[in-house]
Amino acid sequence: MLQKSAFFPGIQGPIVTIVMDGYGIAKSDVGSAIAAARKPTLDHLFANHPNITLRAHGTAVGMPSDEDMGNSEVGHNAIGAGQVYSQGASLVAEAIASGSIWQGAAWQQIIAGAKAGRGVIHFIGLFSDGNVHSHIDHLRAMILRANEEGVPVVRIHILIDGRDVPETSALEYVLPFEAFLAEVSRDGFDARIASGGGRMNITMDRYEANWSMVDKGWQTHVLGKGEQYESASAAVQALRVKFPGTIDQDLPAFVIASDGRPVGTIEDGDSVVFFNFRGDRSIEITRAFEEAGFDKFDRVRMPRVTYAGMLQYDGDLKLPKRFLVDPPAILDTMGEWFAKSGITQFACSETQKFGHVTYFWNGNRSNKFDGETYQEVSSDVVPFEQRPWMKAAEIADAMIEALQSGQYRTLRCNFANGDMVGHTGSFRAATMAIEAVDLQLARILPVVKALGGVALITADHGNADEMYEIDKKTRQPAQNPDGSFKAKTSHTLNPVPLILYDAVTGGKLGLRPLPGAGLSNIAATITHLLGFEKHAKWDESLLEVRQG
Ligand SMILES: O=C(O)[C@@H](CO)OP(=O)(O)O
Ligand SMILES: [Mn+2]
Ligand SMILES: [Mn+2]
Repeated sequence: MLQKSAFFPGIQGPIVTIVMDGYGIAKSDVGSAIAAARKPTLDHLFANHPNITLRAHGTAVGMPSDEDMGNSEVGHNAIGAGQVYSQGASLVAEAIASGSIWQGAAWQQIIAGAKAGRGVIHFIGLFSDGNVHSHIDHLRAMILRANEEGVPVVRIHILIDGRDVPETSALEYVLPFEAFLAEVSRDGFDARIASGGGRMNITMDRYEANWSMVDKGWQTHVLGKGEQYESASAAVQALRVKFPGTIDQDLPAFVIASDGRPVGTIEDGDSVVFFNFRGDRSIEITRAFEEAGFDKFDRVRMPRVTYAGMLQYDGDLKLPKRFLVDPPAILDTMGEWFAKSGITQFACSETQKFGHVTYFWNGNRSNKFDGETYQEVSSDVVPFEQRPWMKAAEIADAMIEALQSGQYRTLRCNFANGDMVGHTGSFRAATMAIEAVDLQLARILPVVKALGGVALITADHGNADEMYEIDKKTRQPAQNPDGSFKAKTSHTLNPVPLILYDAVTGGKLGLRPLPGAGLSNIAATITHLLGFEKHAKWDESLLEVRQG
């Protein structure tokens, strides 16, 4: 049990946490869809309620360096755990630097499995240096090591990014990598890219939003079915011409073939490494490789392979069984300790972010704690720039109903809009995304007030706050040769807001701007509002209570 707070008796009504995914505080209004949006509710909150900024990127959320932007996994982990753990990106880089990854049983089984079979290791994963789901340097290190350990054939299946890196940067990764593979492919070693496609088109679905993406990925990587090209760079170039305006993340699937035969189908006896360290978008393809009674699509054939993930992606489901690096052991989360203290919890989002407020929030665990209720609103499967409002209204409906039920002491939700629409690179749609969230805040907050509760409004990282690539020299939006602005589809390095919506104490509550405060300070702040002391391991509360 958490101890009752001697410092503050707690708010009588519900304590609500609202995460506006992808809402950062930009240094300048140039290129900010947030600055351009009409958002009277948020403007009023910033002007009239206590608010501070929180760090949401780099080491403040367990990334290797402060050059690393934040993301949903590390952001929600930090919020939910109240502590900062070294995250997958850091843990894998360290395991490679120290060589401990090669000593692990999983890597040795990958090598031994391949050698006992046809001598082939396949690497599948997100092909960039975005460091959100993966890093190309990790892939490079594994290929070199496989060669050193005498595995003769390596095949790489690339998921083209353009979402954590510039939107049409694929060739900046593919061309040097093809040169690298050509250079190492000698003395009987043969390493080639075998298939690929845009990450939002194949393989990397999440939260079961659209299994057909994984089906397409399976056909491409495993069965070698699809449009054939002679190399990945040829494929990207041809697809750019064939589908003008299509950004990298949406590129169609392609198969690399020689004399009409795919160069790297996945067969019995091969080893397969899924080299993403982040879990949400790795779970479905992992299930397709590991699950005996799998029924989400017709696999046609299921090769008997030695399969490993870069990390374990789900600690409750033990997915995958074999993994190269231990994931962060995220313990003593807010969800767990609230459950132990009899505090009822409600969590809601739409499919695209549902796992963010449940699985990531609870330290990458998919099982509920006692007293938790989850509600998922089904996301549409559409390009989100066409529907920037997404399911914000339905999430607000669910939150209002849950609030009015009186069953929950604390509630949380995530609005996907700023992030999912921000990732499309459409400035106009992103302003509407922010406006949609603003409109729903205007519905939820009066209900919180009427019930005598308070709300914390925050975000997990930036995105819609910078919709154009900024030219480093001029500090103005960078332009394409045709004069249009270069869209920026990735997250940002900006801090995020923490607003305390308190319309019930007559202004007694404030937020203290603790130097270096970040997302991991939110858990203790919520706990204080509930009238409890934080867990000893959690970072400090930011709540200020004025006496009198
Ligand atoms: O879409 C995703 O997978 C990431 C970006 O790679 O975004 P977020 O961290 O906000 O989920
Ligand atoms: Mn996010
Ligand atoms: Mn995102």
